[in-house]
Amino acid sequence: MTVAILGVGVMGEALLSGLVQAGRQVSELLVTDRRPDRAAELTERYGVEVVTNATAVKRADTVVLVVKPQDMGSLLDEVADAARPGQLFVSLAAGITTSFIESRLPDGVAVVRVMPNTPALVDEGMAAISAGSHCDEAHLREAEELIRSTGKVLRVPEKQQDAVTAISGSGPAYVFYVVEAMIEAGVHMGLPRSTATELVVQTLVGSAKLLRDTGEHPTVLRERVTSPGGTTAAALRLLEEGRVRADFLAAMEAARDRSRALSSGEPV
Ligand SMILES: NC(=O)C1=CN([C@@H]2O[C@H](COP(=O)(O)OP(=O)(O)OC[C@H]3O[C@@H](n4cnc5c(N)ncnc54)[C@H](OP(=O)(O)O)[C@@H]3O)[C@@H](O)[C@H]2O)C=CC1
Ligand SMILES: O=C(O)[C@@H]1CCC=N1
Repeated sequence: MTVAILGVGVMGEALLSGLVQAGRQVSELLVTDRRPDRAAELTERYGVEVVTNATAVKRADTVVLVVKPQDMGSLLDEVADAARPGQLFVSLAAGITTSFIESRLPDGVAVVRVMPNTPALVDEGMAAISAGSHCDEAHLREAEELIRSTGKVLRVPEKQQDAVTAISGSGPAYVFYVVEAMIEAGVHMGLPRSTATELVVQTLVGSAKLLRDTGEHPTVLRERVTSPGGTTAAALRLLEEGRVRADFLAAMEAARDRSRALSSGEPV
């Protein structure tokens, strides 16, 4: 069972490293990238064979597309002649629909759409997958198994993928943004940057574990931190006055709308 990864940037490498760590034979993996220096780096790091896009599609049972949404049309045009019915194509691109991919490939090629995220790099990814129209249970299981090597996988109807992209696809960036702001606040209050960073990062990891391990509602966990008339209440009051919650809603709606626009090929 040969898997080809087309486009090995940030997400493609997260998948490649997850597959290698999960015990996939490197001899059953192929990768492509358009920069020769990047290709050489991947061979050196993983011992994986780098080939052209057309060769990868000819030789693979499963083809994983991990180029930017804007590069997807030209990549599909380049490989369409090499694709054959019965093959599975898995796309990790934001906004690109299964019907867009199906329309550019021969009839009978199965397509699965995935929205992963970068914690996949440390095997803590969250991905949602959706079936295209020529896809059966075996194809979905195959895609799930691939992606599970980088973390959790959930099945969702394709119409939910733009919202998923706004939440878990882009989500790590919102978290890092809050982390940056908290570290800066610590520095403003006179803490050494290294101290502020350690405090914030461990607070984040601990809070995430508390959420996941207890399964308690975030409101309950927040209330447990908020002593009447105390420090947390003072901070949360300011966040409410600043309409931070409403801003989060508007921001994620903007991300969802951008995902929808990418599907219609709207330029940057
Ligand atoms: N980064 C993220 O957090 C997430 C990304 N995604 C999706 O993953 C996809 C990839 O994103 P990301 O990894 O961040 O992007 P990158 O730019 O890091 O990776 C894309 C890679 O594909 C290469 N490439 C482009 N065109 C071709 C081609 N025709 N043939 C072979 N290789 C090609 C690029 O080369 P070059 O460097 O020369 O351009 C680059 O190395 C996107 O569609 C994105 O929507 C999904 C969820 C999260
Ligand atoms: O910003 C983006 O378009 C990609 C998709 C989700 C996360 N990064």
